Amino acid sequence: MNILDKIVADKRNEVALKKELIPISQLESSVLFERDCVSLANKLSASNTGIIAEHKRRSPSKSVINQSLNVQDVAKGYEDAGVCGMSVLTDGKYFGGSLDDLLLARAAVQMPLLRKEFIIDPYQIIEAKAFGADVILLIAAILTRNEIKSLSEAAKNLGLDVLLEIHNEEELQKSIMPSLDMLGVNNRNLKTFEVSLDISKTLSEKIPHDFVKVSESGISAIKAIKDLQQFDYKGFLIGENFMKTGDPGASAKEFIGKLKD
Ligand SMILES: O=C(O)c1ccccc1NCC(=O)[C@H](O)[C@H](O)COP(=O)(O)O
Repeated sequence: MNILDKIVADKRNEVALKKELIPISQLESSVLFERDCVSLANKLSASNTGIIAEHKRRSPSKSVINQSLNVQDVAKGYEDAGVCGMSVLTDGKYFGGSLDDLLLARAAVQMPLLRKEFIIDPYQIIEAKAFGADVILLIAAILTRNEIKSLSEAAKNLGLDVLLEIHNEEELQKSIMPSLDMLGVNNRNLKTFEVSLDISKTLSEKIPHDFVKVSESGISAIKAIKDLQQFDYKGFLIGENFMKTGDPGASAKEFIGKLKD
């Protein structure tokens, strides 16, 4: 069993338990459930820098990255830096995140928030909305085409943007459908952890123009972004490069300043 299979197996158990403990009606009665979402796709389309900065305490590939920061400070720092949106990892077991992180970030900032999660069930989309997300992530490697369709349509019905993540052409071909807003190419193979920005470059021309293109993972250099912009990428998801510093907001601000030069 690879790491992705393990994460998904644990996630199925976690979601089944949560469904017993917290009914959908309770999630739907959250004040945030009525909130109008802010579109990350629109922000990226209008931006020259396109940074989506991630809150990431630890990961299966890197172990501990930074466990000592307050998520609200990180969110305010990122917003002040001028990022287009923030990705909040909500998986506990493998990334040290939680839905409370999402809720706390929501209380601190106005910018679009992506619930970064291994979504396999419509229940998690209702949770995302109830805890203040604007965007959900769907990972093609763990979903069938029918699942991508029903989950993305459920998200769109709640006003959420959908970022669909792929890592190869097969995942792209099975996923193309109108209920997606953004196509994200993960430069990290989630089964082996190998990272290559060439994956984004190779897949770029195969992604239809009507989707906002996002390059995810392994990005730490200004030059990498400038190169990827030549391949029509509008969004750049960066986690470790900011989170490994003592002040992720300041690090993002310096990075965006250099990108604008
Ligand atoms: O980051 C991991 O080790 C990982 C392992 C298994 C599944 C997902 C994983 N990461 C999720 C992400 O997509 C990244 O956190 C995100 O793209 C930011 O990546 P980075 O800038 O390299 O921290």
